[in-house]
Amino acid sequence: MGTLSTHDLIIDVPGREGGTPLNLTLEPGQSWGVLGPNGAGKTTLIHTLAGLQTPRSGEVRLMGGPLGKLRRRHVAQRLGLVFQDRQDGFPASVLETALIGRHPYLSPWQMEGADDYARAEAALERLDVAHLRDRLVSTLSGGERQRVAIATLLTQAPDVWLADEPTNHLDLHHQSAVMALMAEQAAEGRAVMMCLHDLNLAARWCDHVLLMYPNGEACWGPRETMLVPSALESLYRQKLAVVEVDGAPVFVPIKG
Ligand SMILES: Nc1ncnc2c1ncn2[C@@H]1O[C@H](COP(=O)(O)OP(=O)(O)OP(=O)(O)O)[C@@H](O)[C@H]1O
Repeated sequence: MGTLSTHDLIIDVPGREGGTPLNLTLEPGQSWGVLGPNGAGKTTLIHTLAGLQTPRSGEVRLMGGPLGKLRRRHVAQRLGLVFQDRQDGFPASVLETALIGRHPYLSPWQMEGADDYARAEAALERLDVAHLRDRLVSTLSGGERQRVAIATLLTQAPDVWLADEPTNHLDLHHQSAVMALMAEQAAEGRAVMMCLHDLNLAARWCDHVLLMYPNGEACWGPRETMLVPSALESLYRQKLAVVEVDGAPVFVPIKG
């Protein structure tokens, strides 16, 4: 039984007919990269896997149970999501925001305890935003906000990590640190899936890849079988050169 699995899943992209039914399983220990051009349906897929969007057909199962029938609290203790875009609607400090990650474990009106604070503070430290703990999230830079969102997921500590472009807004050092964190979570037995626009991050840090095409077709499998230059060139309609650095392929767009 996989942690999260899809069964003949067709995601509900408006105006799209059909597509490849997705039958894939995120096993504990795996780190998946979802790649595809703009509009291919990556965000729609991640939201569907999180139970925030209803599939057009097929099913998502979490720990073997149909996601649509599970209680949200049960889901939130096992599955977490970093959104691509966030609206921080009400004023909250960085620490208060990270503590939201503990809400699935607290009963209504129960206050966070010392252990919850310790987890949130350790997560802020790990994401290099501890010095911002008392700042309002609305005052942060884009990259700082992104790191707070990932710290909130780390505080939640679910078995399944879903992230929609987790390296958005991040500088090179923090991109690398966040990808290392994702890989570490997988190595510790969690299942990770993230949408990425940077092929090279996927090539270096993911062990499985799902390629999504704008017409709904998709293919997936171990990284080595998916990151084939000719397939990527047709996916992105972009000529690529490939070099190898540190044992991983590096894809470079060619002019013209
Ligand atoms: N509410 C909506 N009404 C109409 N079309 C929508 C709606 N929501 C999404 N779409 C369309 O569905 C398609 C898939 O969107 P999605 O955000 O999943 O793509 P994506 O692969 O994540 O794209 P990107 O790489 O640009 O983030 C897009 O063409 C988008 O315009």
